Amino acid sequence: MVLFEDVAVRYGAGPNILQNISFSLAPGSFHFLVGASGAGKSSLLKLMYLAMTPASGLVDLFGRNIATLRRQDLPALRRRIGVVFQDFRLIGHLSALDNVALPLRIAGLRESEIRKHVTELLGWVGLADHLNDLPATLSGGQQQRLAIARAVISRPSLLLADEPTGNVDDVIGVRLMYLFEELNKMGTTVVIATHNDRLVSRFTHRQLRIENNTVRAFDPMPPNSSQARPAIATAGNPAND
Ligand SMILES: Nc1ncnc2c1ncn2[C@@H]1O[C@H](COP(=O)(O)OP(=O)(O)OP(=O)(O)O)[C@@H](O)[C@H]1O
Repeated sequence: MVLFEDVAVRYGAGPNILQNISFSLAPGSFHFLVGASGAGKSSLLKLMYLAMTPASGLVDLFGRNIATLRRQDLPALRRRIGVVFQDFRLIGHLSALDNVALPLRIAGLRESEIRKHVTELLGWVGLADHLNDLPATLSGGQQQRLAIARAVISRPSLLLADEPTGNVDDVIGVRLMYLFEELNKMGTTVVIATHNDRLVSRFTHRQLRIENNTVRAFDPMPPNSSQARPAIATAGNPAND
């Protein structure tokens, strides 16, 4: 599903912000991406949602080397990836319902089906009373939940979320995690970038940790231990999707 081999990342002519990155994410896996502020979590996600190419090394998504993709291949690949951006990127002139409906409209679903799915999901994330509201009239936490609903509505193969619980309290944070887990049970590969150690420690998902400008995969913290165990070899089996 996702394969990194000896990848380095930099912006323009600057130094490498990440290097020697090798890991793979098996289809259907669930990982937290953790690391200090500025460590490179958002940058790593950018490679996975095709907003950046590596300075060197191989990034392979769904069996395709992202450095050699043709422009016309991008839309189809991007449709398989749901992204929750740190700054939400909601469409300001569309209502909550229309923001979430957009991916389904692009996919050509019937309007009655779209309404049913979108209304149900917005109810689930606690926005049932805000279907017709514009994003600017919603609180930060409500906008975040709207961004999550938009990212998951079309059941992407790969869901990438950048600090998706950054603007909500712990109760809603855990509820959103359950939503990601439900999606994961239906087959979506999930990567959640977060600073929230409390949230991470409540779940037993594997971790990709950014430290010293590189990424290592760890198994979840075992009970009765203060240290997570390094994973053996990689973060999953090599991509077969
Ligand atoms: N567009 C850019 N141009 C130049 N440098 C950048 C750019 N975006 C990020 N960086 C640099 O890359 C490094 C990693 O940034 P990144 O946003 O990926 O970290 P992060 O772990 O997601 O941080 P945070 O948790 O604070 O969001 C930082 O040193 C940052 O200054």
